[in-house]
Amino acid sequence: MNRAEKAALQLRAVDVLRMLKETRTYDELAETTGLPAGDLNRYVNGHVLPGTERAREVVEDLGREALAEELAARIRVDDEGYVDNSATVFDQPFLDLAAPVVANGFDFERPDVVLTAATDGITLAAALASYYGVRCAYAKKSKETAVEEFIEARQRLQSGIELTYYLPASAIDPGESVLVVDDLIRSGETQELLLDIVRTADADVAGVFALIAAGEDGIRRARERTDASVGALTTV
Ligand SMILES: O=P(O)(O)OC[C@H]1O[C@H](OP(=O)(O)OP(=O)(O)O)[C@H](O)[C@@H]1O
Ligand SMILES: Nc1ncnc2[nH]cnc12
Repeated sequence: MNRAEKAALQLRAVDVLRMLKETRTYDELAETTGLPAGDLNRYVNGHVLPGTERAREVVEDLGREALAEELAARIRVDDEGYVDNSATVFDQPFLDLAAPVVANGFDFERPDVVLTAATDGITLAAALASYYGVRCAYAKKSKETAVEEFIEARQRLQSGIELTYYLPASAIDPGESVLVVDDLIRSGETQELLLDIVRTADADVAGVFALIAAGEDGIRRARERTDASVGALTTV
């Protein structure tokens, strides 16, 4: 890790600690993290930065667990198992904080593009693309006007409805590495269509990520379609 990467990691750890501190006293934060309350106070107030090893532990281990908890607290599941996650996908600052934790806590390759499906995946994809400093692309259920060439992926869903996603062909170049993300994965049909788009573009899959897995089917299905790392932050 070079100096700039170390500094970025240390600052990310401070962001995670500040998020945790919002709902905790320093003593409670000390209990959650296993770090001394005095040190935590200095980190949160910006007087001292945590060392790189501590920062890594906060971002990769603690951060992931804390984010999963925060996410679970924001989700509402109705009687039929449908998930209301608007408290998450409408909160860009929360997703911006989640991005480094996701990027460091899962075994994804560094992507050239983050790809999602409109609509609800877009804010997460934007947060991850911004973290990596790469492009964000989203496939839509209709063709964007004035775009001449599209990559299309079509599938007949379990419901019998045919679903087609369209991505402007210029969005992904052959050989690029693509991180496929979405806010939610249930059947895995949407992820499968996105993976088809990556294949049609002659690109590689850097990983597949969803904030929420509704059941295990979608994750299993995505794993059957790629050797890249596939994961979700929380399962309901
Ligand atoms: O794993 P699956 O069964 O395919 O379900 C997951 C997809 O469903 C939701 O999108 P939806 O199709 O409702 O579109 P929206 O984002 O525009 O609401 C969600 O944002 C995922 O894209
Ligand atoms: N909000 C939602 N909850 C559960 N499954 C879904 N599939 C598509 N949207 C969904």
